[in-house]
Amino acid sequence: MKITNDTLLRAARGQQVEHTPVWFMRQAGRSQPEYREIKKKYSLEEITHQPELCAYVTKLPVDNYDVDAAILYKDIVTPLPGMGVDVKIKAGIGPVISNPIRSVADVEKLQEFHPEEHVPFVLETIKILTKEQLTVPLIGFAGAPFTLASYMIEGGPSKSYNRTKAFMVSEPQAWFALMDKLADMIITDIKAQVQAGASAIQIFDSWVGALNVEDYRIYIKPIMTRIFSELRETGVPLITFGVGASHLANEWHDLPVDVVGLDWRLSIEEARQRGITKTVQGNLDPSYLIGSWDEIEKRAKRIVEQGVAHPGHIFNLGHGVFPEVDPDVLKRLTDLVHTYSRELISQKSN
Ligand SMILES: Cc1c2[nH]c(c1CCC(=O)O)Cc1[nH]c(c(CCC(=O)O)c1C)Cc1[nH]c(c(CCC(=O)O)c1C)Cc1[nH]c(c(C)c1CCC(=O)O)C2
Repeated sequence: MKITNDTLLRAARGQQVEHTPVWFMRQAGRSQPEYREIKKKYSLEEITHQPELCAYVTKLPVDNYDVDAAILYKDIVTPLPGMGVDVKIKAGIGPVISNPIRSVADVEKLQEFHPEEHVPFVLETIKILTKEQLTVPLIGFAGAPFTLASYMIEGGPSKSYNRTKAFMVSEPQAWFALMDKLADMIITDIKAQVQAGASAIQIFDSWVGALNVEDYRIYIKPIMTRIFSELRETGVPLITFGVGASHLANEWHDLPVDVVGLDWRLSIEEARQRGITKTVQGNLDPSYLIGSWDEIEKRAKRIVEQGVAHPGHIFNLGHGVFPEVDPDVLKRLTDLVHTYSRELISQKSN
């Protein structure tokens, strides 16, 4: 279907909009009663393998909250089985990998990823959504090499990333080989998602904030530069994101991306002062969503005000919606951002 609401795409490119576009990370998830019903019967993997059902889950937040974009329901680890990684998503834990990477030989064993062969169900879901159902952009996505490598090396979620960082500095050759293989996968995966119909891309480097700036420049920036440079060819807006990574915001700004994602630790105003001139995405602390509406309203308004002060803001949370959040709050918040930003933008143009 034709995209009739392209505010997200225009905001990503720093163009004029009538209202600040809104979407929420993890909007298609456990805060929704309809989703929880489906989860009683099917796992995340089972949902993603059924394109009609997966499209329904992806579209739910657009129908229920009136957000300005859908994000494909799948996970950052969805492509990994195609590379020979044995991964299962465990409830309440996250991705768990039974054959973690511990050596150069383990990196060499990783297989080449082919989207049409390994994730045809993902491409089919995208086609159903974009050809038949959505009038807002569909955001395709992938995990970034560091964040994926952290699961592949630790064998599961981690708080410290000790093994990952030790491997990175002690086995640089194996590390860079791993980064290259993951980058190949990410680039082919994203190109296939765009070909199928995704019209914006977010690369989740959720855990890269664990690195200092110097290590980021040595071990990560070159591969991120390659990934985004190659993805530039798709012509769709490119968004980067990570948690606790404010110290890397300027490094991200250097990358060939359109949008710099901010969690809640750095305000939009501060980011602008630090020379972030590109579109920013964020950045309400999701914790507030289970607090009082007055505080949510006050803080969301402040973010909208900072966002309209300079062209290019996509409203989002600093990280994902968590299961305890009331869906009515997300609807109310979406309406608030739309209404308040419309008011501020029309005042500005008068
Ligand atoms: C690090 C990461 C993962 N997955 C993802 C990231 C990057 C974003 C971030 O920083 O949170 C990305 C992701 N995972 C999921 C989406 C779907 C789209 C959306 O955002 O609405 C997206 C964009 C579905 C999911 N992925 C997962 C769920 C929850 C489990 C479920 O409903 O079965 C969902 C809806 C599982 C998962 N998968 C992962 C974790 C940490 C978890 C959570 C474990 C838990 O809390 O149960 C890995």
